Amino acid sequence: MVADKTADSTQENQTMDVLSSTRTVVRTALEKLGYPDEVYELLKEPVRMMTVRIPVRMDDGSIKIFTGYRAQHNDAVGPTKGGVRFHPNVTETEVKALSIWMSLKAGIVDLPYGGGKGGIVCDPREMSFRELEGVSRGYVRAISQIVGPTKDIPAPDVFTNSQIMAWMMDEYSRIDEFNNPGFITGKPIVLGGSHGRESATAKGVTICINEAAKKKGLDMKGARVVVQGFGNAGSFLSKFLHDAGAKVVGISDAYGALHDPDGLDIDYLLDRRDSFGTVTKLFNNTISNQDLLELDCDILVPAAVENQITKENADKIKASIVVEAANGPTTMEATKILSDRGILLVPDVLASAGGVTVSYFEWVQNNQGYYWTEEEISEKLNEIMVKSFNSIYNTAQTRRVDMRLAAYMVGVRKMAEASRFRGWV
Ligand SMILES: NC(=O)C1=CN([C@@H]2O[C@H](COP(=O)(O)OP(=O)(O)OC[C@H]3O[C@@H](n4cnc5c(N)ncnc54)[C@H](O)[C@@H]3O)[C@@H](O)[C@H]2O)C=CC1
Ligand SMILES: O=C(O)CCC(=O)C(=O)O
Repeated sequence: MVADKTADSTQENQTMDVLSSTRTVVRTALEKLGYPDEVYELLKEPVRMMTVRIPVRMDDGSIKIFTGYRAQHNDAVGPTKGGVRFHPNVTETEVKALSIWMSLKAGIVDLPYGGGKGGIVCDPREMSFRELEGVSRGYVRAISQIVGPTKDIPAPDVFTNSQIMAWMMDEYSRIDEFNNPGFITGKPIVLGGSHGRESATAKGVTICINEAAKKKGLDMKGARVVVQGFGNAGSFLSKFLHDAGAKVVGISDAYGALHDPDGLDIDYLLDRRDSFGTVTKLFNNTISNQDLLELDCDILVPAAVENQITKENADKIKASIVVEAANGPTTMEATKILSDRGILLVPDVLASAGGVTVSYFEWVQNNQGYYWTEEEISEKLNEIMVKSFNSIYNTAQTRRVDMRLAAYMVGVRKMAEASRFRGWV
């Protein structure tokens, strides 16, 4: 019991750190852009935060009450948008920080959205299909008043997928008495999903890696890459890089990591991974996630959870390029250490923005009722990501700031301007 409480408070402290360091960078970005204090006062918190209790009848006949959150950071630009995470460690503070990052992503890739994010405290790895459906539908019933295609549009995130989006869309359509595919993105293609959404986050990360490699003069053929996390983001990314001739020398999941300096057999690992991105349990010769991060490599991609690169291990990172596919994997102190060491850090709000970009394409297609091919999606995504990368890289160079601060400066401007024009600040 005591051990659980300690773990809970460590988790809460870490997520509090994530929120307070996000606020610090937002404040610095606004100061550098010359905005007055009240803009920061508005943007340091979501404009709306809902906590819900979701009763679900479990397979053993008992009723379990789950806690869920939905944060809407800023809706000056347009409806809020962002994923829903199912994870035992979800906290209110984490969801708030994630919603701020969504606003910044939307600003960076110039989408007509503000940021939102949701989470449910649960462990889908230990729930049946029927129980998961109950939680998904219950969550939508609980938040239905504040979400919708012109209010706030959910999407997948950690441990949620297209099946969960389908149940949520169906529940919302029943409440609304209207078939409403634009309520949510990341749906199966047959329900109005977009080609390319499933692999979009990884594709966006791949584009950023290629751009970063050009800046560093690194040839991607034979480049040694380590990827933490083998779920939606990490597994597609490993496949793209492997197929492009890079050598993926390390991957991991929540239970451990695999390392082979000659390159892992990515196709075999993809074939053996389960739907939660777990594969290392099949092997005996695993290493820890912490050891994985410190492996000798050219490019390191954290693609799992927050707070992985910290002041404790930032000095030991060997990669010359770190690209954050995950949200919040590097702490503020570690960002400084990596930048001071000359490591090119491509921050989460830029690197992982491919997912929300193709989600936007999905929403546009749902609204217009006309659907694009995978090639059209890929071309549009490529153009946006290359432009966004270079705009942030150039801001970092000309303003002499690190890539994270540059990304916040680019990302915060649109919502600050929209809030000002609306007369809010
Ligand atoms: N799915 C998407 O479209 C987007 C995802 N992201 C971010 O990418 C990251 C990964 O998300 P997904 O791939 O969608 O999730 P996922 O649920 O598909 O996969 C998560 C992976 O991380 C591993 N993992 C979980 N806890 C871990 C831990 N403590 N240490 C090491 N590995 C752990 C899991 O075993 C799994 O391999 C998250 O930070 C998410 O917010 C960002 C933008 C969009
Ligand atoms: O696809 C979306 O709308 C949101 C994706 C997301 O949650 C994220 O970028 O963290």
